[in-house]
Amino acid sequence: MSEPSLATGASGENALPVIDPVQNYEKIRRIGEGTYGTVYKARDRRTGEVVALKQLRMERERDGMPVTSMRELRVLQTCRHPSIVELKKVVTGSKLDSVFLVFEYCSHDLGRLVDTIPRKFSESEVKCLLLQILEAVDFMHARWIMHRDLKLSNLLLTKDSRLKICDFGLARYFRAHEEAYTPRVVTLWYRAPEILLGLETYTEAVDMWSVGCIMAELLRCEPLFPAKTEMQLLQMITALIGAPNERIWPGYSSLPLTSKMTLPDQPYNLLERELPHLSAEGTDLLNRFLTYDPDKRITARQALRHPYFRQNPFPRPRADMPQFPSAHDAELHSNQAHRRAQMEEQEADTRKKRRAQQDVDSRFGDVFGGDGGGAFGAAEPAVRAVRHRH
Ligand SMILES: Nc1ncnc2c1ncn2[C@@H]1O[C@H](COP(=O)(O)OP(=O)(O)OP(=O)(O)O)[C@@H](O)[C@H]1O
Repeated sequence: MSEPSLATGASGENALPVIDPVQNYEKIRRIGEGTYGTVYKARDRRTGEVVALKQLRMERERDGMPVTSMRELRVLQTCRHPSIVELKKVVTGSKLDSVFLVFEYCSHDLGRLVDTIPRKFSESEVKCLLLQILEAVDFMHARWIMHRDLKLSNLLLTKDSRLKICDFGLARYFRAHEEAYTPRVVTLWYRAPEILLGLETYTEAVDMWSVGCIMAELLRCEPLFPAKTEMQLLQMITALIGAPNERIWPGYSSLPLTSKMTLPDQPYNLLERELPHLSAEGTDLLNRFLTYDPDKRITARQALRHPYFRQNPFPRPRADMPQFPSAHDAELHSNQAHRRAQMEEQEADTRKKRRAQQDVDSRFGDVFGGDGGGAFGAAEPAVRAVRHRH
């Protein structure tokens, strides 16, 4: 196995030191379990610094590091931003048979936080969080990276209310409408309609739909579309914002799965009724995130300039955000927490099966090629020109 070279950038520029053994870290406890690994809170024995250690799953360690983990590494090397979780190091187990990513530690993930806080976020708090999400998403999209798994539990919060996007296990570079990507991305509740309807040439607009679901979830403190199946999700979306049609979404009727789905004949947009306390500007922004046609959906750059953020109540400054007890320590008993855990578990199961297949496929194909085989080629430019849609 050759882990050290795997973590090194193609040009050597962003090389991460991988010589550190994991014995230098004392595990405090497990804080997360996902598709791609187990996450621990840990302490650096030499400096006392508290970090998050993500142990990568190495089911087939004889074959080296799985391409799905390499994706996460490559994109994290490119994405240095205050609202994106910082990858500090890559460390190895004693026999070089396991690999750990060392991240800065964040005391909450927003999924657990909304399931445990005793009150809803105020609108100015939501604005503070939403602006940080949009800045990070704009940063990624300007570098032609789509995250493809934005959801509350992938949004971390530090003690000083800095929001950090994490989990780049599904992220990849994109080219506008040029390539077909895997259709099974984004956790169900946050999945855009074009993915549900089988469009494989989707774009970074899928992230913007997820941001809309996140905005509504932060305001309501409950998920907007807590569906159990794709069909149920499409029905929930239709019930809330009306059924799609060729007029509002040109090309809708020729999407691969449109003819296979029977959607309710519901012509009304009921967002205003669902969020009666949201201002007209807030409802407008949410509608622009939850726009069926991905080409008309608002971009992160446009959303950052939306009047909603310049209107009373103004975004709360980070320094004035309330302190919450760490959501990682909280006991999760509510129905909502249970539903979220069930959904995440179901999603993780599907992804584990898919990941095993991807890792097998990649060994028979081009490791840096299509979506199944790993996303980040050595020749991939770190930064490309800002897209025309911005
Ligand atoms: N830097 C961190 N600080 C604190 N907690 C973290 C950190 N990174 C991850 N976590 C916790 O671990 C959980 C899982 O992490 P992550 O999403 O990176 O793993 P994953 O295996 O890729 O998960 P998924 O199945 O969602 O793809 C997060 O939801 C969060 O609760």
